[in-house]
Amino acid sequence: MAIKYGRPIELREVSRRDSTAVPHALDLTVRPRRNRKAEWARRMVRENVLTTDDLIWPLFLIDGTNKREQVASMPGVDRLSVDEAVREAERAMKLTIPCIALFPYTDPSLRDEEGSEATNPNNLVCQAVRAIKKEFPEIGILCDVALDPFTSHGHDGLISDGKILNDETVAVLVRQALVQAEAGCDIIAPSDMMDGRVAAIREGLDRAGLIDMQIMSYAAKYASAFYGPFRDAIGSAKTLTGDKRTYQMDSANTDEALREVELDIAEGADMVMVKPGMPYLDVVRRVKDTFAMPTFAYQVSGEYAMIAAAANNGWLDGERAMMESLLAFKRAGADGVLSYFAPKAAEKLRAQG
Ligand SMILES: NCC(=O)CCC(=O)O
Ligand SMILES: [Mg+2]
Repeated sequence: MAIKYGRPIELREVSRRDSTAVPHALDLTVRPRRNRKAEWARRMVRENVLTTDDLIWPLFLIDGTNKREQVASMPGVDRLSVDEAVREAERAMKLTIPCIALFPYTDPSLRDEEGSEATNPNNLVCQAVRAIKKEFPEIGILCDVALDPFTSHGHDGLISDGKILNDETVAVLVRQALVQAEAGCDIIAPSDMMDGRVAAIREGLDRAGLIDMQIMSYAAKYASAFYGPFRDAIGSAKTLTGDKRTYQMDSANTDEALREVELDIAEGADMVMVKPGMPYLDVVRRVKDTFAMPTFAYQVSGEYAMIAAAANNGWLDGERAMMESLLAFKRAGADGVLSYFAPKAAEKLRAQG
């Protein structure tokens, strides 16, 4: 065969009807454009679809009541007081978004070197989980496990002599996961990239009798410039010292992503994640093809900001770019996407029927 996909080139040799009826007509047997000639035809051959079931909506929390505060670098995204987060959870439910994710802006006065607020059973995240579950028990809630929203230095772990301590950090992460699980969240999502944390958290949950708690591990999380606006949203942008390259992955690597994912699955992860999203679609595809696990991608704050900013400048059709970017994750093999576009995309999907 001369070509791998489609009709073999040899078929060109079969006798063709006289095409002189149309001046300048090419002698083509195969015309891929036929399948694109109308919307109904395109729908018929469409290989991937995005639905509201594919969306996880990350929300930012802030102390107070009746409060919404714009995140400057993420147009259209607000930090929400707990009561406002409950309203948004209701909105998510009405939009049939299956799951929300919660991230706190921690007041600087509550941040310390050890990130101790992370293990406070009454911290902002735990308060929000309880309030949302009380009113809407049927929506899924994912809680991130990492210390960066709580540490004065903005790192995901404990530091000694400028080094991020792995095993000591894992012990704290287990306690953080437990307070969140006990508050009533459904999915624990370790995003810290410490080695061995999934096994330790799984063991901690099992010991506490929380055997049904799902773990979605940020298994392949890269040290990325695209997290900038998120750090602004949770208030760690100004305080972060140095970078996270001793624990988050080098963006040059993909084999390493497979090794990370394999470990997390062996340690008890139910679902795995690749992060960021769009610049790492090749990794999503490799992970899905290799492990056939529920695989998620995080379309991170910088990806959101790029599209939102270009749209606000009139440089892009924002809605089309949003939908195209989300569909790309499905095409790459993702089972779902964490995206700040989730409510907007869900509204559009529901309007389309
Ligand atoms: N652990 C969650 C994140 O780091 C989110 C990053 C982003 O949205 O940029
Ligand atoms: Mg790992």
